[in-house]
Amino acid sequence: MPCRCAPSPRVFLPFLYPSLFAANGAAFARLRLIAPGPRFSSSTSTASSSGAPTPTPSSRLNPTPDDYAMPYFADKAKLMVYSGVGGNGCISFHREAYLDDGPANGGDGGHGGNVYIQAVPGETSLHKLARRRFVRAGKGIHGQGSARGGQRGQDTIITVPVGTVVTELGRTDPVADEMFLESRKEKKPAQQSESATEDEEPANEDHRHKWLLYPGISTSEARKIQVPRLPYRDRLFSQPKAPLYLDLSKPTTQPILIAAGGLGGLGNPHFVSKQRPKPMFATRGEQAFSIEIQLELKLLADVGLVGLPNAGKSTLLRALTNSRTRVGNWAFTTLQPNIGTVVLDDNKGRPKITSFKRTVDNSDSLGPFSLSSDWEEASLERRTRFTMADIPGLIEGAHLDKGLGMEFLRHVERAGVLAFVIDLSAGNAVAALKALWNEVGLYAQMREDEDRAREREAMIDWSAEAGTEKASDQWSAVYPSSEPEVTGLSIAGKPWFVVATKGDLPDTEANFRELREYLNGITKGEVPHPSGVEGAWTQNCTAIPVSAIHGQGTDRIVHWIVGLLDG
Ligand SMILES: Nc1nc2c(ncn2[C@@H]2O[C@H](COP(=O)(O)OP(=O)(O)OP(=O)(O)O)[C@@H](O)[C@H]2O)c(=O)[nH]1
Ligand SMILES: [Mg+2]
Repeated sequence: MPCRCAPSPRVFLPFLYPSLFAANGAAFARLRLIAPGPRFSSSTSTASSSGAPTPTPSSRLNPTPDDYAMPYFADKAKLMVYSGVGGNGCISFHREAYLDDGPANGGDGGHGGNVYIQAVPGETSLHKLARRRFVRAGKGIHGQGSARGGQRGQDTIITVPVGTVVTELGRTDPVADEMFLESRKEKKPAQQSESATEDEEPANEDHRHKWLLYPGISTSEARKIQVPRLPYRDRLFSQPKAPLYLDLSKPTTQPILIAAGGLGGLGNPHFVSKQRPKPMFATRGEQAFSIEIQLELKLLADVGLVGLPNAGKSTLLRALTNSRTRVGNWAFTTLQPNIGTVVLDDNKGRPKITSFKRTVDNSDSLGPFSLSSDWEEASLERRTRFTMADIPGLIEGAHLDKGLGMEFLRHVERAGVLAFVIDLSAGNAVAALKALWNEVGLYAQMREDEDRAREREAMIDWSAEAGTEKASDQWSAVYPSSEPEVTGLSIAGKPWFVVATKGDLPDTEANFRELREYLNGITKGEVPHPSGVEGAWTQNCTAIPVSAIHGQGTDRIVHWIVGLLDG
């Protein structure tokens, strides 16, 4: 996979390490990196020629602590979702002048509202849902006299950002529970009743609670009333298959049903028969279905920045994009993921790069047919921008929940390219890179384990018939004969490179040399991949030195990323 910016021995940028450029050294040595300005930040310092630290002037890349935006953001939310209960059917009889004993005319109850979920491009955070905790659809309205049916309950749509993963934590489905219990009961009485007419069927006392009796009758009369068997009813919507798992990585054009409302009850005209011309009962609406879901937002960025705390990730994001993410000279300045967009057009001050992204994977759809070059070009779309995600810093032992843990890695999990940001002034760069890869590798394994467990769970048949005679002799879950291996390749297989930052600080050169040699060794296959994962991406491992705080060397990063993204 050729990179747009081929690796060269001139990887040391002259403005950072003039001594490495013998020919141009003298010219670059004259360059002053730091222009004295009126305002100075106490947080960052660079070396002056005398060796004493010189404060870096305050700028967009080195903002004063109040120069940052702190938007509301949440990437996790737990919701209890309730569909609407169905409205009750009505027991009513026609009344008018000279007709005091008219026919039954109770209306049906309205169905309960459904709850849907939809991923929409405008949303960026789950913070509103995280505060909400409960989502309910509207109740169905009860039926009324004069054959007036109740109104249907209002549907509710939960809108979430694109990139949200919905996982079920548990559900209560009264209708399915009842079906399950019934399927467990002896089939004998049901078989007997097949030959009997509907009216002769014995009343099922277990279902008594599903019936509504005429309010005007006495208790003794109520006891005498024989209710028929509940009629079978078709359902327009069925509950989602358990366990619910939705990966909303693309905008959903149609809302997805996650909780169907209960059916409305039937009014008394449904039960009129020759033997029972005046039914004094109607059915109640079905109870609500409830499901507890967890929403997890995995930001969709093309590039993920991974680094130790205080490495300079946010400063790099500010240097490459218009982001106003928080920067400070202390660990864990960033507490929430930030996304920035790198624009590739020729606007003033932006790099002009021609890049293409594949929009349709024709090779899959056309199978063995060979593609003409026209076809291939038609599937390429010009890339005008790409996005970068900056996440809170990782520390060694993050997988043991040290620091902020490594849960924020899910935001770079889907990135096409990983950029490891390493502070050249903060100890051995190779050791830092290894520590980062170790955490990333452990995270990938954990995720793959979770995916495997979910796949196993999805194979279990939770339906009412499962495990009963009706299903089959064997248990309905089918497990694969061999378990898929946890490879860790989901992350280690991605293209990656190192951004060696703070190159403007003194005594960083040797550190950078060592890092570069180590990465060359990985590319040549002499040194194993730092994650230790077999088959990890090692095609063109490189380190690009930058001084993000001065915006130097950052254009080169854009070119390199575009090369990796274009593949
Ligand atoms: N000299 C120098 N200082 C830098 C450079 N890049 C960042 N810094 C400084 O390093 C400090 C940390 O920068 P941040 O961008 O907040 O680092 P971070 O990796 O986002 O830190 P966390 O959010 O805590 O993980 C700030 O004081 C920056 O001004 C650089 O290229 N050169
Ligand atoms: Mg930061």
